[in-house]
Amino acid sequence: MDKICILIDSGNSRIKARAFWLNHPEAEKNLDKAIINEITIYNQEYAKLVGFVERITRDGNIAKVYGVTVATENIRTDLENVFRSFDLEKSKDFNQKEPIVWLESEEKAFSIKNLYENTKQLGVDRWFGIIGAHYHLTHHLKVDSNVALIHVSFGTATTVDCMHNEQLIGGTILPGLQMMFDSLFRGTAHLPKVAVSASDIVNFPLTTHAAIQTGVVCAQAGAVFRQIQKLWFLTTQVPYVFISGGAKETIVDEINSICSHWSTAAGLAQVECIELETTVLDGLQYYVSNKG
Ligand SMILES: Nc1ncnc2c1ncn2[C@@H]1O[C@H](COP(=O)(O)OP(=O)(O)OP(=O)(O)O)[C@@H](O)[C@H]1O
Ligand SMILES: CC(C)(CO)[C@@H](O)C(=O)NCCC(=O)O
Repeated sequence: MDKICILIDSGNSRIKARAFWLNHPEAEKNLDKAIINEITIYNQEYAKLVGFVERITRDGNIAKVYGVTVATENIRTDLENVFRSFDLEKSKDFNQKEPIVWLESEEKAFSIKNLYENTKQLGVDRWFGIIGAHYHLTHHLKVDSNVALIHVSFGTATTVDCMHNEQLIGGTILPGLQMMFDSLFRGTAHLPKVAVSASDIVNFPLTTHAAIQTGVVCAQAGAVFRQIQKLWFLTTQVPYVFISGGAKETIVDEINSICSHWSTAAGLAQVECIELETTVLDGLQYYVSNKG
């Protein structure tokens, strides 16, 4: 039976899992071709993960389970228990001692270097996110691997990570979209609780709802634009911008709008913003497929 690898990306709000064929002939270069299935669940929806793994075991034998987590120790243990319940170690194909091999940020993966002062302090989702974005740059866009790129994740927190010459040169962390809305509601007497609504994003807001929606979206987009500008000043290249995370839909238009105003005013090439669904899983799959 063919061998399967399961990948886990455990974030602060959600868990994403993917199964792929380990020995697919094109597994190293074209990740999509080897993917069997994937699932996104909220933390604690473990029954759905159990169902996903059960369905996968009908297709082949699970040989590896790799994961990254930035969530709590409890969630990490719960996830390990989910995989322990399948008795995977009884199969001769399963060649790891732990139910999940948790990966960490490293100083180097392939030709990509991590310049964070303390390597392991860099969120492991950010590390595999940048590896995933670099995979898309070189394998899908087929662009020179040294060009400037940014990976943005609009998750529970927002992160904006910059890369040049295959080096992760640094990045920023800010509260995510929902966290910004929640903090305004919690920290003031008169501001309402708002839910995301794209139609409230206008140039000059004249209602409280629109003022909050627009303010928060501009803060998110502005944080991304500032890193685009800085990377351009450093490298004189207009960077490729890869955007992922649950809140991206709401913010991407504002980023495109700022970038287009800037490119036109400064006479620069347009910034290319590329939306990706599961950059961390892509980075993980590329890593596992190519590192063996
Ligand atoms: N359909 C949606 N429309 C708008 N915003 C959304 C949507 N779904 C999720 N979000 C927002 O996306 C953010 C969470 O994104 P996501 O679910 O990708 O988080 P996560 O992957 O668990 O994050 P992290 O990896 O940072 O822990 C929150 O701000 C949430 O409000
Ligand atoms: C910033 C988050 C929360 C984004 O998911 C995560 O990557 C994390 O917990 N990072 C650790 C701190 C750091 O990356 O410097």
